[in-house]
Amino acid sequence: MKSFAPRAIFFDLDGTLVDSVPDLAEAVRRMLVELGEPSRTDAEVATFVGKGIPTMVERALTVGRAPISPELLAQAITSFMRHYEDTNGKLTRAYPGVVEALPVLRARGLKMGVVTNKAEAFIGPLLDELGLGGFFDCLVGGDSLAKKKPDPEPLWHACQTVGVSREEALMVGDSGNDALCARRAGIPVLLMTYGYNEGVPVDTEDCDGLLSSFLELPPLLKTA
Ligand SMILES: O=C(O)COP(=O)(O)O
Ligand SMILES: [Mg+2]
Repeated sequence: MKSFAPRAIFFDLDGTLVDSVPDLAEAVRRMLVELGEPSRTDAEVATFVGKGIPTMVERALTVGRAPISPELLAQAITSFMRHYEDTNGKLTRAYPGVVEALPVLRARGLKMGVVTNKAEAFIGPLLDELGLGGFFDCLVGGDSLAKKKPDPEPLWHACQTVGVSREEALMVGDSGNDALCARRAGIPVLLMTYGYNEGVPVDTEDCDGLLSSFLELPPLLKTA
């Protein structure tokens, strides 16, 4: 695989840094109970993650089921947000190698940021809960800007925030959504193979490399 010489690395959150489906799925199930709708498994919810919370909630209600009204969807999103505030961080864990690799990258002087489609309010508390809060120079959520991934805007915003050009950045994600965002932004992108990709095999995505562990990342980087 080719090597990279970034000054900043931007990480996707769900499916890349953390395995968050258990908490997302529990909040989805509590929302479904509240609305009197049939339940969903963790495996189903894993395929609904990636395009942000409103899309995940809509998929939980409608995939393989009848369409719903905009009013019911709005009610469901509000309900999910309330329940996720409670479940966020309870069962979510950093993937193997993340806790070890982040200090190594930090020690090399790299700027680091999180660019996720998760709503901004949930990012800081989750990272703090897992002891990862101190590593990041910027956090961009799915509702932080007018547009979310796969629009390039969140990555450009992150570059601006940490003071690097797009040529000096690298994206690390787990999905075609991340890859497309990075391609549109003009930023190279590596994808982790263990994450969530809306039910699509990740090795079919257009990216600059696939990694099966976070520990594979530091050796790929040429830094001063
Ligand atoms: O869809 C979401 O809410 C989260 O997605 P991401 O962290 O993988 O961008
Ligand atoms: Mg992801």
